[in-house]
Amino acid sequence: MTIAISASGLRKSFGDKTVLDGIDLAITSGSVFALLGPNGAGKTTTVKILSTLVKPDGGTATVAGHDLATDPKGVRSAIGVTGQFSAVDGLMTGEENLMLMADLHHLNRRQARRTTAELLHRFDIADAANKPANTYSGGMKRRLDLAMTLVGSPRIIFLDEPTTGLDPRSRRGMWQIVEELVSDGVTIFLTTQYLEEADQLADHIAVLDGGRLVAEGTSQELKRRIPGGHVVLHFADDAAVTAATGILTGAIRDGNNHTLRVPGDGSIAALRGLLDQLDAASIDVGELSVHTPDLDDVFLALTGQSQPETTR
Ligand SMILES: Nc1ncnc2c1ncn2[C@@H]1O[C@H](COP(=O)(O)OP(=O)(O)OP(=O)(O)O)[C@@H](O)[C@H]1O
Repeated sequence: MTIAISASGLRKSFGDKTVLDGIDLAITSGSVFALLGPNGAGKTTTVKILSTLVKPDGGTATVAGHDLATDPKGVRSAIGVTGQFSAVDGLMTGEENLMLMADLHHLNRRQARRTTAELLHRFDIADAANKPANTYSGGMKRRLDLAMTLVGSPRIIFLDEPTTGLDPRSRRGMWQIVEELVSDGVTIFLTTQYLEEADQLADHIAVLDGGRLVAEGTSQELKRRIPGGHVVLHFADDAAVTAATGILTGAIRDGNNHTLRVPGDGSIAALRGLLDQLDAASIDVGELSVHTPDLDDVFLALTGQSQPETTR
């Protein structure tokens, strides 16, 4: 396992407002990392620092093995950034935007044409290739933006709120593209206002609040951190449910279909304890499922807000 992005003690203030107050990161190559945080938490600032657009006031970071402070050029050559400040020129066609990008990456004419044609096809914008980009839908513009980033074949891509404002279908299309990139070994650093997006895509999630990372883990780990989880046990018959109700603390019958709900965090240790207790009493369980709170519950518990961002 190699580390694509690492950071230690990153700090940034604007005037007397501290935006980042010591951020540490270790993001594995080929994984999706999602940074969640309320409006104005500093997600974009973090992306800008790691992509060399803004200098941190303190701390160190390495991106694709290049030190941010001493080798910003090396960092820039390894990364792609798409996001809130799109590189798409609305007056140019999709094809022209991509050709311009190919020019910037010093591809020769033939390579540029081939890459542009491939990307237009792959991102489903070939039919509109000769139309000005400002006639594109929001989803098409995002896809073109990401396609332009891919011209340089970056191994690390920063996606700053890639699906904000997109309809569910376009959002899913974008998720599929991200999944394809990851299967090609690309590392994705994602900021998002959609918990569902982090849940769907991210291997590792960090929640930024008050200038610090207040929680980190997989989506399952984060969900287990807050109360509200329970385990559902399904038994073969009434006798088994009644017997289990008698021995499992806090167990509640769920309707009349031989099902019990038992409060618990769903961890391996808790499940083992539960099953051991049933085993000791010779009660067979038919089915077992773990129900964890969703990321929205986690976010509320951690930051006191029900959604990272609801308006822009
Ligand atoms: N160049 C700047 N000068 C002054 N303040 C800034 C500057 N850039 C960002 N800020 C402030 O820093 C804070 C963090 O901004 P940032 O854009 O990083 O947040 P964010 O988490 O990405 O939120 P959003 O999704 O709303 O952009 C905000 O309060 C913002 O007003």
